[in-house]
Amino acid sequence: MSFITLNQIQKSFEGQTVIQEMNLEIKKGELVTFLGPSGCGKSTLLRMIAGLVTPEEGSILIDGRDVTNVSPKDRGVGMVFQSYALFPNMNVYENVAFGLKMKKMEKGEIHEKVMSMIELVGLTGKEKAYPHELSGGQQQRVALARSVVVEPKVLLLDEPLSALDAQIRKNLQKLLRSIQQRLGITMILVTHDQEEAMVVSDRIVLLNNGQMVQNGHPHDIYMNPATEFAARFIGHYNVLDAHDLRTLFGQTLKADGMYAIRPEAFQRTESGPFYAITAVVKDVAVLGNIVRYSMESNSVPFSADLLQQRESGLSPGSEVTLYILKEDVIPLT
Ligand SMILES: Nc1ncnc2c1ncn2[C@@H]1O[C@H](COP(=O)(O)OP(=O)(O)OP(=O)(O)O)[C@@H](O)[C@H]1O
Repeated sequence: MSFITLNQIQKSFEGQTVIQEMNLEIKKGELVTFLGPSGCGKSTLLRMIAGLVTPEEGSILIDGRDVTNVSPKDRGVGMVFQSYALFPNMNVYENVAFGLKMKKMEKGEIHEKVMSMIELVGLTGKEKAYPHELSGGQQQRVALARSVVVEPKVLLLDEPLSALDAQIRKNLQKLLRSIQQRLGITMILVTHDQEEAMVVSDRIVLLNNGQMVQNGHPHDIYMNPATEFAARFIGHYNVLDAHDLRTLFGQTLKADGMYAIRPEAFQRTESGPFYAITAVVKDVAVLGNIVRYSMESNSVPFSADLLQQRESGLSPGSEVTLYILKEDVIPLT
């Protein structure tokens, strides 16, 4: 059953449509990510669910109640932003306790909840520290604890990790996901980082130009991008037209149109029903255990990811035969 429902939501700013006839259902306990390039409308969509922006058309339901005209504070929704927005004159304990005090909860109960929340975000021992004494990652842990401790029906997170260094971001992605799963909180996360979306989400809603391009499990979207935009945005696909493929494979494909091929779908050994390609290596980029080769075959450029091998024998100028399973050539709509 749907916990959050968006019904034909429409929004424009200064005559420009920013969100177009959006329909979406989110289940209780799901972590859904709004993913898309800058300006695609993901923050606006999130802010409409929070009640900070009013849609011109359509309705929003949370837990069976129409909240379209309900003020933000009465929606039972929590929010975490990119900037930590902690109270600078309160220490960690007081920041986390703030929402519970406002609810007039009994002191002993507040203490228990705050201490266990501080432990959950890994800040035990820092209760008395003030925000300016904490790193960016630690401050965002406090912001997360402060939003989660009041047990919102839904927690909305707008690029909460974007300001942090890569390694700290990865740690906080894991923390966010584990808190969400442990407490069963319904969360919606806005990000423009496809790797982040792949790692944390139950479901990705891919947006472009105010419209939903694709909606599905990260793995399904990755393996079966619906459109050229999805293929390019998720996972560095090669997007090629039927003419390019005829040139690459020396064979005619059934239908015209655009096709997507994952860089890691190329293999150096044959297996199953395959196409063979003879290509020349143009450039080599070592990405870690994977090496991304820029290749060209009869003037058609493409990239192929192969596992790092001690003796691959491949360098710029090398000629190589690659194989690709027929099922890995994905037609796009
Ligand atoms: N209050 C506003 N007034 C006028 N235009 C706005 C307002 N809020 C957003 N917009 C415009 O709406 C479009 C979508 O903005 P939005 O912030 O939702 O995009 P986004 O996908 O979250 O992008 P980003 O990742 O850059 O924040 C943009 O073109 C933006 O300039």
